[in-house]
Amino acid sequence: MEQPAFILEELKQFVINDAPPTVYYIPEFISADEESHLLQQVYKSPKTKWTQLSGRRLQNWGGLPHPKGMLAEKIPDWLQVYCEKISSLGAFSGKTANHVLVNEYKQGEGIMPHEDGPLYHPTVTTISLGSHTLLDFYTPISRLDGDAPQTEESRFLFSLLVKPRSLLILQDEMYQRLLHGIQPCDQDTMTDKVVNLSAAGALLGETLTRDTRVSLTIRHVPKVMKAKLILGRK
Ligand SMILES: O=C(O)CCC(=O)C(=O)O
Ligand SMILES: [Fe+2]
Repeated sequence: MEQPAFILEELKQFVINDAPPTVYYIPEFISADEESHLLQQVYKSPKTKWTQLSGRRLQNWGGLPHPKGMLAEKIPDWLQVYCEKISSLGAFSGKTANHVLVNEYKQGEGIMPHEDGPLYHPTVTTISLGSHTLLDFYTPISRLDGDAPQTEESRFLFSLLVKPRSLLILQDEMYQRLLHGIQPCDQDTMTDKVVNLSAAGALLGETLTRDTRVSLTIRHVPKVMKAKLILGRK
C-alpha cells in the first residue's frame, strides 16, 4: 500500500542542510538494548552467511539483486522489524525494504568510493552498530577528454559522521550522483568537512577512535522475480 508522502514530514527535522539533497541523520534511532540484540543476531548467524572481501566482510539478506530481478528470500524477523520500521517513515516512497547488507569493518578497514547503482530504489538507509565511522563523499570521475587525471583527493567533497545507533538516509543527488566510501583508518578528526557535526553531537577538532563497526544497509529492490510454481501443471 502506498504510504502517504506526509510521513516524510516527520523526518524533516533531521535533514542535514549543509549537504546536497538529501541527507537525513537520526541520532539514537535504536536503543542500546536493540543495538546489542542486533549485534548478537549478526554474530549468531551461520559462518556460511559471511563473505570475506578485502577490507571488510558482509552478510547478504533478502536475495541477490540482479538486472533480471532478484529471487527474493525471506528476511529473518530480527532484520524484518527494521525493514518495516524504516519503510513506515516513507523512506522508500511507500514500498517496503526487501534487502539488507550487513557489513563488518574492523578498526582500520573501509570501503572504496562507489555508487550503489540502479538495482535499488534510489534510497539507502543505514543503521550503525558498535562504532562510529566517517562516510566520505566524492564527485564522479569526469570523462571529458583532455581533463587532467583526477585524484581521489581532488574529488573529495565532505564527510558525514555516523554514530552507533544512528539511522542515515541518503536520497536524490546523494544517492544518484555522488560516490561514497570509508577510509581505512583507525581514527577520525572532526574538521569543518564533516557537515553534520552538531547533529551527530561531535565537536570541531575532536578525534574519535574507531572500533569494530557493523552497518545494516537497508534498501528496496524494485525488480523481484516471481518464482514459477509449476508443480502439478502441464
Ligand atoms: O557501511 C556503510 O555504511 C556503507 C556500506 C556501503 O556503502 C554499501 O554496502 O554499499
Ligand atoms: Fe554503498
